[in-house]
Amino acid sequence: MAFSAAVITFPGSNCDRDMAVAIEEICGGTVHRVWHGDAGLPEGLDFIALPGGFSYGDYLRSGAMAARSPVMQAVVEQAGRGVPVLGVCNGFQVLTEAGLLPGALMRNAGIRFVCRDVKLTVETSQSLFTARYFKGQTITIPVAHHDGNYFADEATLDRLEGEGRVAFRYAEPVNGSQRDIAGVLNEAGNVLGMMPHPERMIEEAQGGSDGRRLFESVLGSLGVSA
Ligand SMILES: NC(=O)CC[C@H](N)C(=O)O
Repeated sequence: MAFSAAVITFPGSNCDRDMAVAIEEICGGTVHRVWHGDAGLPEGLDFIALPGGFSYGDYLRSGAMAARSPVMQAVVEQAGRGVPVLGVCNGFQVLTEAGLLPGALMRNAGIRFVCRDVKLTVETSQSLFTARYFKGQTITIPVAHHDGNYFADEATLDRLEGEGRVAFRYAEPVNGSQRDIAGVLNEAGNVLGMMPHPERMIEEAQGGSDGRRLFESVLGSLGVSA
């Protein structure tokens, strides 16, 4: 069976096309473009991606309104069944607002929008999203956000660290995130939220290809043919 993925578009998403192209090029198969207002998702998905952008203009809190979109009920359901769900940037914000990931993304500590390549440390290779990286590997991936300051209480942070659920950490401070956390996994390990944009680093023309392995990891973990 060929790989089947869905990329959700919210009003204000602007990285949905890049995400779909990255999945198509790296994983092959079919990428369904799904509107946030749809009540359901296509059958038999192998992968769901929530892209970056400014859903609902980031009003209220980034991702807060998108998290209440009709399609999110189906996303929560599929996540509960173990389907891999990736949220990048605004997608990460939506996942925290939907309760699929712990913590919150607050305004950057410097109040500024940060848009540049950053170095990340891969904190675990024991996840379906990071299996093709090495633990401790330094990779370069771009960020572009004003609300990327990851916050969770100390007990939650300790738990995330203890359970190997910090997937990526900034190699240097970027936005004030607690413990420089750039990406976290849910308890079951099938939901990843991250502020950096792996879909913007998949070929040399973009300045590097360190993001490819994330999509290759997802594909490899499913054992489906492209
Ligand atoms: N690139 C993005 O997804 C931006 C995310 C979000 N709207 C922010 O600026 O924090």
